[in-house]
Amino acid sequence: MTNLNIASPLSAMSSASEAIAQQTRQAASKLAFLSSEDKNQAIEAIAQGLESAKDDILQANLADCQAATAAGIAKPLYKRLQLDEHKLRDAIAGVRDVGKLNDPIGQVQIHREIDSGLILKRITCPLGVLGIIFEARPEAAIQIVSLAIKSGNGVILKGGKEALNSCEAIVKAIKQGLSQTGVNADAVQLLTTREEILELLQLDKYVDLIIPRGSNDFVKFVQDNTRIPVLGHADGICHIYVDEKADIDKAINITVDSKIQYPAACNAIETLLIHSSIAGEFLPQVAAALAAQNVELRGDERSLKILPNIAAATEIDWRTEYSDLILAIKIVDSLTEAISHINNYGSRHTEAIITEDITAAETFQGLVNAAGVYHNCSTRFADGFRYGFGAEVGISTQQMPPRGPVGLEGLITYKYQMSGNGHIVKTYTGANAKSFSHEDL
Ligand SMILES: NC(=O)C1=CN([C@@H]2O[C@H](COP(=O)(O)OP(=O)(O)OC[C@H]3O[C@@H](n4cnc5c(N)ncnc54)[C@H](OP(=O)(O)O)[C@@H]3O)[C@@H](O)[C@H]2O)C=CC1
Ligand SMILES: N[C@@H](CCC(=O)OP(=O)(O)O)C(=O)O
Repeated sequence: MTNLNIASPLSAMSSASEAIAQQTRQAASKLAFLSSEDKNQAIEAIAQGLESAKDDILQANLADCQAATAAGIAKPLYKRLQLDEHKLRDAIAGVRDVGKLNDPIGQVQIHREIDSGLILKRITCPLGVLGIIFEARPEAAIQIVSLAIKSGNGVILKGGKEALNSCEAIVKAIKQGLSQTGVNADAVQLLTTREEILELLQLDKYVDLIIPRGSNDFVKFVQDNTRIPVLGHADGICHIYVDEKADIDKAINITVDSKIQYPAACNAIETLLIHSSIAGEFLPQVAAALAAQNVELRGDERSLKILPNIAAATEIDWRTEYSDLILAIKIVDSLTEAISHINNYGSRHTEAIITEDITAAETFQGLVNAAGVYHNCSTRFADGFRYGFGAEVGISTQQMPPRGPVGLEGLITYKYQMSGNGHIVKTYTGANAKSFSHEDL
């Protein structure tokens, strides 16, 4: 006979994560009702907590970086993992910027008289508890927490394994800061293992939204294994298309910036498309500029005729996010061919056209399906801070909103509140139905 009192290892494990999620839920339910002033004080306390723990955080990051170097981490990923004094100072300044933003909660979006004495309001409110899984980029934890607190949400974080010590030191400092404020420090939690992620995905009772920042496969894995709504932040296969009417100097500068400014970021370009009529002039110049920055080029057959010394690109290159100093190049015969390539191989993240032809730019911006479609500027602008959102949770690559950099507005929902005085629906139905006034107040 089965002994029903013996807990399975899975249920024992899941109770640990469940307890964490339950604590977060409780803390979040109080956070949801705090005033803007209280939340801003908490955000300032987070900034001060991080400043006080600066040495511990940098020390922890050094340990992560040393371990990652010993494990042979790629250089661009190392740069993403590394948190120097400068990056930490910027991240703390970003926390204070979020504090200065308007409170997204309690905003009246609709205020309408339905009939005399029957009033409808739509009011913004927090989502509840967010589960956010991100890569080994420690300052992401700081940005995410500041946005979560300001938007009245509890947050359960899980960073990439290479950043474990950094994330622990950051979350410890944040909790230390919060402990001096009206926000219960349980509103911010850190998970550290993949097993805990699997448990988290089952906790639909306590968690309202999962945001996985990672590869397409990982985002899909999360979607396939949870009942919790998922806001996917997947890969960035971003392109620049250099049109036949491009300004060559502009195109070179923008291409170089989009590739080398932060090669591991998801908004860096992976493929450069060039119109055939400008390729002979543009390609050798851009290749020289990219070579000066140690970028390896892989070209299609037509590019190889202009640059015989570069490697040949294959079908796989059009589908690859290198996250490194590598760039694929393809020559196309028309704007239509460029758009078609992008809509076929792009990941709907951020795409750019370089052209002085406004009609071509409008066509590109209208027909390319991506969260960001740019004209004559770098794809690296796809970022919450640069958009004026203070910070970002990440860049949503899904079709439904929120799309692109997710700031405060991406972390809220709303509720309808109606107040009447004994109003009933029967009054408005049947032969003598009264009409609604539907007047916005
Ligand atoms: N759109 C956006 O905002 C962002 C997109 N990305 C994209 O993510 C991709 C990969 O980034 P990368 O740095 O390699 O990050 P990874 O996909 O390797 O990891 C991201 C996070 O997911 C976790 N994870 C991955 N697989 C699993 C799994 N099977 N089960 C549980 N947890 C898992 C990792 O945990 P662990 O480290 O413990 O394995 C880590 O916390 C790139 O394409 C990049 O563009 C990245 C960041 C932001
Ligand atoms: N918005 C960020 C890039 C988005 C992001 O988080 O990318 P990733 O480096 O893949 O973690 C930036 O411009 O640096």
